[in-house]
Amino acid sequence: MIAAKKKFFALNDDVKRQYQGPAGTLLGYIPFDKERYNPNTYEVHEGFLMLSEDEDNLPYSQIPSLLPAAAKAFPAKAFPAFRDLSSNLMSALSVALGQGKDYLARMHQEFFAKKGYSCLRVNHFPPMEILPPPNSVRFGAHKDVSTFTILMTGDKGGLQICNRAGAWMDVPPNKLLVIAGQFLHFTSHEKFIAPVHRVMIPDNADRDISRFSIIFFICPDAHLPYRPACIEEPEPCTWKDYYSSFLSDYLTKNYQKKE
Ligand SMILES: O=C(O)CCC(=O)C(=O)O
Ligand SMILES: [Fe+2]
Repeated sequence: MIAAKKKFFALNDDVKRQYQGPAGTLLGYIPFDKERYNPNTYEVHEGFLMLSEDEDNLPYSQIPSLLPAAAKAFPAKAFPAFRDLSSNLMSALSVALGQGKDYLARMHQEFFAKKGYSCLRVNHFPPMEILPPPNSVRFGAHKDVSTFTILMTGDKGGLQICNRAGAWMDVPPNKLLVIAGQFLHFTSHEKFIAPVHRVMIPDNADRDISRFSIIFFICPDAHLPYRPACIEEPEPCTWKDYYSSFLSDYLTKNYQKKE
């Protein structure tokens, strides 16, 4: 898989850009200048995002012809494995919340039907051959909008998670992490906290080496309220509406509009 990812991300910029999904979404190829979590910070990442409905049918159809067989087979293998793991996690989390085992699964019917917004994302952080501008990061600080996120860090460090005391903690390489997203944060009444996380540019030799990560975002049924009705909310909205506002806040073009 790593070889396949390298091969895709090594293509020329204008070739990769052909694999972008529709405007205003993060589908398909995510170029370096598409996403920014802080208007004052440069972010040095590119990525590729596939919806769970793409599991059986890779979108942006020419991609497979560019990639080795391992990459073509990856989504079909990865989605079911992540779905099984997610199903077990949902049961355990439901019980931890004092609910029946299927409490969270019932909020993720689209996910189990291979529909909705759950997705698989691969991030590539290139070697920093020239010194990046001051204030640069590999991925800006943010919380995920998912229910939870399964993150494979790859074999390079750089990912940091902010703990409850507000201190940044380094995540060691070669880890599989489960991070609560904002839907679980609110649905659990903050029993599970969605942490702020970011990827820093290493200050050692790892700065000159690519970092790859694989991330699976498990998202709730789109029509569900983003926060339970009992939490004070100026304008109640569905998870889908919340996700749209997240995209409009963080896609770089919107910063440019606001600046
Ligand atoms: O690539 C990483 O390690 C983290 C990326 C991330 O937080 C995200 O894609 O939401
Ligand atoms: Fe994230």
